[in-house]
Parts: sequence; structure tokens; C-alpha cells
Amino acid sequence: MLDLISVTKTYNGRAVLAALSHHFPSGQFVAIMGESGVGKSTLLNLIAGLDTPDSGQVVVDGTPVSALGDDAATRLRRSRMGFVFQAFHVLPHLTLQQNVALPLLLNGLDAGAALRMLEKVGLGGRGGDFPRQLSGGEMQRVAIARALVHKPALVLADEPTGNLDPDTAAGILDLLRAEIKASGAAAIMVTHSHAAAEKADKTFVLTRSGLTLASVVR
Ligand SMILES: Nc1ncnc2c1ncn2[C@@H]1O[C@H](COP(=O)(O)OP(=O)(O)OP(=O)(O)O)[C@@H](O)[C@H]1O
Repeated sequence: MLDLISVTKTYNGRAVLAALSHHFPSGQFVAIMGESGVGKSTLLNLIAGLDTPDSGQVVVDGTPVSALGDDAATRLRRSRMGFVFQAFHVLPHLTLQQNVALPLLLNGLDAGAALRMLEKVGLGGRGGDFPRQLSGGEMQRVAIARALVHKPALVLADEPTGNLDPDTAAGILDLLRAEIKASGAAAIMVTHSHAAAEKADKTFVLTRSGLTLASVVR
């Protein structure tokens, strides 16, 4: 589903990612851990096409993202990817239903799936509420609903349960996992939390020498 082919990214003369190659298959939920500053967010941004590698290729579903222009990269991101990122946070002036419907409308799809998705994440009946009326855990459930509602082939999550208490975090990750498994998407979650990583199928550690398999849970 996703291939990294000798991806290199350098900042200020320092190679953050050096000739990184990896294959991420559909249907697999992968966690990526690693020391602060090692390049995990950089990697997610490159995969999302929000940044471009200095050399090498990011290939999503056979399409080299890095070779696309801005408009085509945006279209690919909208249609094939779902994000649980801080930067893609729930929009405060839209209701929950409108927030979750956004990816559907942007892709010309029927917005009806938004309410069904809210029900799936345990927020049925709250579609008319605004984000300020939600707890942190509920907000993350909305973010997950919005990331998955258009059935993306690739789900990218950056610390999806960063600010949540352990029980709420576990519930959110179970939900994320269930939805990913039901849709068959490939999913990559960057996290510092070992408890979060245990919800993934496999955990890799990113170091200067690349991605190393740390554990296989399932
Ligand atoms: N736009 C940028 N300009 C210059 N340097 C950058 C830029 N973005 C990232 N870096 C540098 O690249 C390195 C990797 O950063 P990145 O945010 O990917 O790390 P990370 O593994 O996600 O860290 P953390 O776990 O702390 O979030 C850091 O040294 C950072 O300072």
C-alpha cells in the first residue's frame, strides 16, 4: 500500500532520514517509536505529501507522492488518507456532524455517513454539539471519526492519545484499531507510549539507521 524507497531528508546539512526504505502493507496497524528528534514527524509529513524528500520516493497505492504537484498531492491526501494529527484538529466553529462530514463533502461523497460514523465512535445523538462541549477523549473520538469516515486506504496518526488518561487512551486506541481492521486500511501511528504501541500489530523503532522491528504483538 505504502512504499518508502530510499527516502532521504536533510535539515541544515544533517540527514534526519537517510535512504530509508520500507513497505507498509494494507490491513496492518504499525506503531513507530523512537527518540525525540529522530524524525518520526518528518516521516509522517513526507508520507502525507506535506513535505518532500530530498531524494527517494514515497509511493502510495502506486502513486509517487513526491512527484505530484501541490494540487494533486492535496487530492490524493483528501481521498486516500485519513489523519489523526494535532495540526488537523477538529474545527471549533463546526458542529461534530459538520466536522465529520468534511472529508465526505471534499470528496463529493454523500454526507450521510457522518452521523453513522459518530454513532460508531459512541457519539450518536451528539452531532449538533460543538467541539467546546466535549471532553478530551470525546474530541479524539471525533478526530478518529473524521479521519476514517471516507474510508481512506492509509491512516496516519501522530500521538492520537497524547493528552488522555490511560483508560480513555486504551478505549480510543481499541476503537481506532477496530475501525482500521474493519476497513482494511494500512495505518501508521507515531507514539512515545508503549501502551499505545501494544495496540498495533507491529512496532518499529526509528533510529539513525532506519526502521527496526521492535515487537510483533499480533
Ligand atoms: N522544518 C524544519 N526545519 C529544520 N529542522 C527541522 C524541521 N523539521 C524538523 N526538523 C529537525 O528534524 C529533526 C527531526 O524532527 P521530528 O519532528 O521529525 O522528530 P520527532 O522524532 O517527531 O521528534 P518528537 O518525538 O520530539 O516529536 C529534529 O532535529 C528537528 O529539529
